Amino acid sequence: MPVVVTPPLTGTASVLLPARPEPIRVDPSSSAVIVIDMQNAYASPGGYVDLAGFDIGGAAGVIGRIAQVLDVARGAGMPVVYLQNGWDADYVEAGGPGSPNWHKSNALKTMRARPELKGQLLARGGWDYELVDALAPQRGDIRVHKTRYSAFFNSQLDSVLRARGVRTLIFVGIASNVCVESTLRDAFHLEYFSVMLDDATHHLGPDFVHQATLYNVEKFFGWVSTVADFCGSVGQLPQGDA
Ligand SMILES: C/C(=C/NC(N)=O)C(=O)O
Repeated sequence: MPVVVTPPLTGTASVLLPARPEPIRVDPSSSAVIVIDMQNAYASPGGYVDLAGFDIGGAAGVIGRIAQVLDVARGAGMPVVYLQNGWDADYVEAGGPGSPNWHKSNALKTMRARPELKGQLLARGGWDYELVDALAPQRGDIRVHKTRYSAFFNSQLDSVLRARGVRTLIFVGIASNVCVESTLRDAFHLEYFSVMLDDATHHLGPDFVHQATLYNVEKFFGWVSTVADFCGSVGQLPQGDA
């Protein structure tokens, strides 16, 4: 078992990120921060998951901690990739009754139960779909649209990352147990090295689902670190004026 994990393409301008189960080398030129679905739908009162009855109490803290991560990443020249989950305004991309998504999506179910919300949840062009104001993308950041839980599925994410030589992904966002974990699992199968920042993610459902995700990531799919450790290590790299 190696004491330190060094992904390929790690150059000399790398730092050692404390992580479980082992520290991992992070090089800003072959890494990217993957911001999963920090939209009003998932993080704002009155958004989809709030209306669907999930507890979004932890979202405000997560927004602040993600902002810290993004500042440090941009300063070190590490790409920031925002994912946005949702569909066209007519919900064609959501699929009809022939798609499991139609049956399992709590957004679609909430709109069927409350027809006055039809067209409002996760529809491109609407407030619910938009990223939260506090995490507005900055110049050079990348936005990728996705229509299912895994950000790799039927999206441009893999091409965007490969074109930039990215091999290591730093995961933040909501929900740890749904879209973060789905994407991170696919990343493993696509040969990316993934690090999930525990306190920059938030779950949907009881606390044990977050713990289960942390266990899965640490044991099977990647590495787990924290915002303080990310900022403390990557923040030591020469910071540009990004
Ligand atoms: C349940 C759910 C999770 N999304 C996410 N971003 O983790 C959804 O989109 O309905």
